[in-house]
Amino acid sequence: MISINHASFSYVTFTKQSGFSGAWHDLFHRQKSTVAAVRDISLQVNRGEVLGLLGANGAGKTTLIKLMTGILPVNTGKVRLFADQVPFRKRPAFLQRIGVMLSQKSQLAWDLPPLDTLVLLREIYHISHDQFTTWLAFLTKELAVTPQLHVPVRKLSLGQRIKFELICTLIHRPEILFLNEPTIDIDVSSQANIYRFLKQLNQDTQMTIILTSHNTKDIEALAQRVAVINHGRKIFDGTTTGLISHYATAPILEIVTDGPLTPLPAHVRQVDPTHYEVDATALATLPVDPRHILRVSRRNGNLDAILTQLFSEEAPAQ
Ligand SMILES: Nc1ncnc2c1ncn2[C@@H]1O[C@H](COP(=O)(O)OP(=O)(O)OP(=O)(O)O)[C@@H](O)[C@H]1O
Repeated sequence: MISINHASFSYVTFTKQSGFSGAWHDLFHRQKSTVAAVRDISLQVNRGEVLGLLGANGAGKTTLIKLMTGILPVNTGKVRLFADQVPFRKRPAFLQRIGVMLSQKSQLAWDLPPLDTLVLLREIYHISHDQFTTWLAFLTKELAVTPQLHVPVRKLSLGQRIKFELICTLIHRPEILFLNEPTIDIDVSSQANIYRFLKQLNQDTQMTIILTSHNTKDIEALAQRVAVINHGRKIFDGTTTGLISHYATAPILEIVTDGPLTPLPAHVRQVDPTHYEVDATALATLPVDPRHILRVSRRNGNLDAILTQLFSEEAPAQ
């Protein structure tokens, strides 16, 4: 369904200096900088898969989605959808088969009710009246926003707006759905509603879903597979449980002491002056007088802890 082979993309930007003299200087000496946002990524996604893209801010997730949806062209490598379609050519038949929801972009007209935008989309995608009415009734019912169809967008809550953005993205029944941070800033019950709905949709229609989120709970709830992107590179591709077992070596012991440990023993991480962490397997070799230990508790390495560790690694040279 999606085939990415050694794709790379860099943004080229020119710095702008302030003031008239800066603008004059820029006319003759523009400073160019290059950001390698996606570096040599290969990824294959099959029909009906739900893939979560995980990565810190600026890791390259949105850029990767833009390459897959044809918003940006690759610099090198290949991206193909539906066997042979080149996204950047943006053929109408290709656009009809994908749905894209980017958190920063809105399809809804601010002063009009969502229904007006949806009717416009019905015309753009050549959807029959009957199909449109039945599908829209289903979507609004499932996402609990039927009463808001006729309310101007500016009067809707953020959660209701996001649900209508999702409906706009789904109105033409795409085969692949791309969602960039779909539940950012919305309350937990609306998040749960959206993820329950997406899971059901994936099961009923075999719709392929690619989503990014910083909320690992959402990814764990919805995605069978995760790809972790770090500084533009794919560093993991597999199941969430696989990710945990791949990186988590042992449970972590949290130790609270009655004073600072000096010198800091090897393998021990200091959280604050009296709070330390150590891998459970290293406990036997811990050179700490037990009389100074006030409390020991154990926690399993979880996805958030693993990702925090992975994302703190240094960026490679450009
Ligand atoms: N239009 C642009 N011009 C120049 N650089 C850009 C542009 N868009 C993104 N970048 C840079 O490319 C890199 C990857 O950005 P991208 O938006 O793909 O990351 P992301 O993983 O989606 O981050 P976030 O989770 O914050 O949305 C970052 O270093 C970012 O600063």
